[in-house]
Formats: sequence, C-alpha cells, structure tokens
Amino acid sequence: MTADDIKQSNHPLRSPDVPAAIAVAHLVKVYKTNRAVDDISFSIARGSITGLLGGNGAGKTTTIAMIMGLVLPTSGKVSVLGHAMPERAADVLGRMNFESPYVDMPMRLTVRQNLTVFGKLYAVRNLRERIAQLASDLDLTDFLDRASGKLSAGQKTRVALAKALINEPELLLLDEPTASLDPDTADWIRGHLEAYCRSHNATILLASHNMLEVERLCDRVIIMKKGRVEDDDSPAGILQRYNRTTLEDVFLDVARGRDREAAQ
Ligand SMILES: Nc1ncnc2c1ncn2[C@@H]1O[C@H](COP(=O)(O)OP(=O)(O)OP(=O)(O)O)[C@@H](O)[C@H]1O
Repeated sequence: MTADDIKQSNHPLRSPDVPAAIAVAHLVKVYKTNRAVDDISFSIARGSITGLLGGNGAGKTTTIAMIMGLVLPTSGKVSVLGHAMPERAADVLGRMNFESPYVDMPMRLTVRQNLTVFGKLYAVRNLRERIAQLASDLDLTDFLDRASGKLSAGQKTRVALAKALINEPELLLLDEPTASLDPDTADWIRGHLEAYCRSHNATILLASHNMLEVERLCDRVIIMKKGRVEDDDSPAGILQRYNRTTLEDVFLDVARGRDREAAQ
C-alpha cells in the first residue's frame, strides 16, 4: 500500500489514534539572550514530506536538534512518534535517523566500516545485506572500501544518506540533503527519498535552501524567520498567498520583509 492509498483510505495510520510523526508546542530555545527558537508550534503527519525554510540563523537547525533530543528546549514540548523528547528518546531514536552533510564520519574508516558501525548501533538485522542494498541503491559500490576521508563531497553526501537510511527509519530529519551534489545526482537522490517515503510510509522533515528541491519534494512548507514560524502551508497555498510563481521569490519576499499583502 502506498502513502497515497493510506491517505485516501481508512487505513489505521490515518486514524486520529495514530500520533503525529512530530508535534512541537510552544517550543523555545534561548542561547544567553538570543531567542534562537521563539515559541513555535506545529504537527507533522506521518507519511508526509515537509520542508523547513528560512534564512541563515532562522532557527531551523536548532529546531531539528530539539526534535532529535540533542538540544534541550528552554520551554515547550516536543513529541516524536507519540513519545515525549528528550525524556523518551530511548523509545524512538532507533525508529528515526538524521543526515547532515556538515557532520563528518570517522575519516580513516572505510565507507563499509562506517556503515557497519552505524548499523550495529541501530542493531540492524542482516547488516551485510542491508549495506549491499544501500550501496546498490545509492551507487556506492565503487568506493565502499575506500577511506571515508578520501571521498568527494558528493560521494560523502551519498554515504551520509546511506547512514541515515541504514535502520529503515520511520522518521528522517535531513539538513540540506543534496548540498554539494551536482544537479543530476541531486535530482536522483530526491527521487530516491520520495520513493523511500512512499514505500515505507516514512515521514521526512528537511531543512533546505534549495527552493526547487522543496517544490519538487514537499507537500508542506514551514517558513521560519528569527526563530518564529512565518508561514505554514502547502507549496501551492504559499505561492498563492504571496502571489508568486516560485518559492525562491517567496523566500526573497520573506527575507526582505515584504509581507503577503505588499507582494500582491
Ligand atoms: N550552540 C549555540 N550557541 C549559541 N547560539 C547558537 C548555537 N546554535 C545556534 N545558535 C544561534 O541560534 C540562532 C539560530 O541558529 P540555527 O543554526 O538554528 O539557524 P539555521 O536556520 O539552521 O541557520 P543556517 O541556515 O545558517 O544553518 C543563530 O542566531 C545562531 O547563531
């Protein structure tokens, strides 16, 4: 059954009894006097792909880090797959995963060794087969036994994605998943993520500065500015409200402080 079938049916995953993939309520993070995240609330349905947009310093990474339980909120609540974070992290960390091209793996270990370490951390069954499958899906076979520090930026991104998918997560948090990939490879990765989501009814929350990527992948867009949620809607709804034809233009409107009415 695909994610679309589930959305259109009475499948149990649609039932109100199934908790949201992510729910945050009045979430705040203050660093000294800087309100990096300033009272944000949203809920993300299972099986959806949501883009988290915003300029540099808008609070995207801090939000994702609180959802993962890595950064403690100053106040507010986070729930992941129905479990409070960070209190119940042990119940959910094995069912989620994270990818950022800015987090390096141990450089001297080969790609296969790194994936083996992460697979063991997640207690992945049939790990050898899982790594072979990911290597084939993400085209890693040629450099599986090369030291991770000797890969190109694009190869590293594909390995990071393999690491993020190793435990077949129900929830995937991605920070710039296609940074430093050439357009063709980036497009191919997006197709892979989309197919993964549909086949596993998985949920993705991705922070991105690539508006075309967000338009292509996301069924919902949350725009952050100065730690707050500036807008939250489908890409089509947002384009209509700002009277724009591309999210790139909406992004510039938000960044430059042009409000929705002025954009019309
Ligand atoms: N560990 C930290 N200590 C102090 N301030 C921090 C810390 N991490 C982030 N900040 C500040 O919090 C604010 C939000 O940063 P954050 O990294 O969440 O933004 P972002 O939207 O992910 O930005 P970018 O697009 O540049 O990655 C910024 O002003 C940043 O300087």
